[in-house]
Amino acid sequence: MKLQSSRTFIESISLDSDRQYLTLHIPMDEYNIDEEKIFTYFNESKGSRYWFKSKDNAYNVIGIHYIESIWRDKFQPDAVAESKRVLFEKIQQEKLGEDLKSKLSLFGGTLFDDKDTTDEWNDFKMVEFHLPEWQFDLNNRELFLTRDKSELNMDGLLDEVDEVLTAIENAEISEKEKPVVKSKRDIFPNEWKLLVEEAVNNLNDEFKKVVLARQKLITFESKAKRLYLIRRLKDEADTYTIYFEKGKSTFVSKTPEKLFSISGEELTTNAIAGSIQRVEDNQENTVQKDFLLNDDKNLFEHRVVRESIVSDLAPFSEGLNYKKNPLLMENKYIYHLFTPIQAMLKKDADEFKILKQIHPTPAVGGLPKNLAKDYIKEHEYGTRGLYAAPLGVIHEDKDCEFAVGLRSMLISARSATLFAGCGIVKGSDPEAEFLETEVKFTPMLNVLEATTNELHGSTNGTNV
Ligand SMILES: C=C(O[C@@H]1C=C(C(=O)O)C=C[C@H]1O)C(=O)O
Repeated sequence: MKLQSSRTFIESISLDSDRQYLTLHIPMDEYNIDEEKIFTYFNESKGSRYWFKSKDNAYNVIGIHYIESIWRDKFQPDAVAESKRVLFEKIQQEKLGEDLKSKLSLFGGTLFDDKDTTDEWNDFKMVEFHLPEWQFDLNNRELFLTRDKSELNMDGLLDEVDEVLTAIENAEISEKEKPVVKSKRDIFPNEWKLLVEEAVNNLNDEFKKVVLARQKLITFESKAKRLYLIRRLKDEADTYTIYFEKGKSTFVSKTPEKLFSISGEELTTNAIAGSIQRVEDNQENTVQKDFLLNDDKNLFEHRVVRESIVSDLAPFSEGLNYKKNPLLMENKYIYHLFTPIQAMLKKDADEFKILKQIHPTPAVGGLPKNLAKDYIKEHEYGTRGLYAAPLGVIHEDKDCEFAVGLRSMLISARSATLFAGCGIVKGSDPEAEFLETEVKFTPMLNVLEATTNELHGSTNGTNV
């Protein structure tokens, strides 16, 4: 019988009648489980599961079955902070082990903006954070199990946990079929280029930058298998993995971009802007990198992003730390200019106020921020929803980590909508920007193994 050491801890728990939930924090290093096995076992909980893996591996968390959620149609930081406080007040947390490292998390975020959502994004709210029944922390090999006390059977609880963990361990990973792509097409490609041209003409000394995104629609012959996606997302590439199921929709992102994280009183973020394609050839890549690090347009784009983040953080900070010259971020398909930024937070700064202030950074919105946001809302085709939106995990204190939902797609039964954008400044060339967005589609096309132009079955629209 496993979980022996946890059994002595559980005996000493007395239930606190003021709290609705009991959360057991359990070491699970005796079980050999991974992402695919967890998702295989909890197949029935489809529509109520997430996976969040951070870029530096600080987090690798899976949540199953949203037992309680905070959600709002408007993002008011104080109201969300209050809902979070109330939710954590309802939970009695008990550790069934020593030296446990993970923290109970809520996973979620906000939509990019409050543009009227099309049907496409109906499953998601303006703001939502979820407390799962099962939270697996795969880095520390720990589990949080949350149960409503009205449905609790303390006697059999650890046996049930053992049974579930053993069943996960033994879950048979079936061969996952690749989704057969029926059609693949750009949404309004020529109109998008005209939009870029128009934006370039509208930019001036005041309106300096706007990020314009476009979409690619992929349809499948049959339903896209979620387990296939989990396997494809499991590569070790240096990015976040965000996998968010809600109702009939799944949002997936392999973003390289952190919005910010807070640990204690220290906030860490980075400015990312300025991009160039990474190619196969090493010598050519040296030229690409050298160009990016010295190109005035990219350096300008980068500087305005950094300055804006720094000024957004100033009111919350006692001190800010960053270097003058950007560094090079090397992703699988693309290089970016980036500047790490650290801030020591004031005591009263909270994660939601900071989130509201900092999002959208000019890396995904533009500058000035409000002008750019309005421009995007009015001119861009479609709704961004969770594309370029903040998603991440929060805890009872203000520790948190948010990423920006780039290199992403929204999957519904038989189709996937992919999103990619780029910063438009004075002098931007629509064709070059079109190609840059094409590069930014690659991570999701690669997840779907749809990078080639081979299609099966009938097609419709302008296929690419
Ligand atoms: C908007 C996107 O990427 C952003 C825009 C960048 C740019 O314009 O150089 C670089 C990185 C991201 O901050 C996207 O991937 O869709």
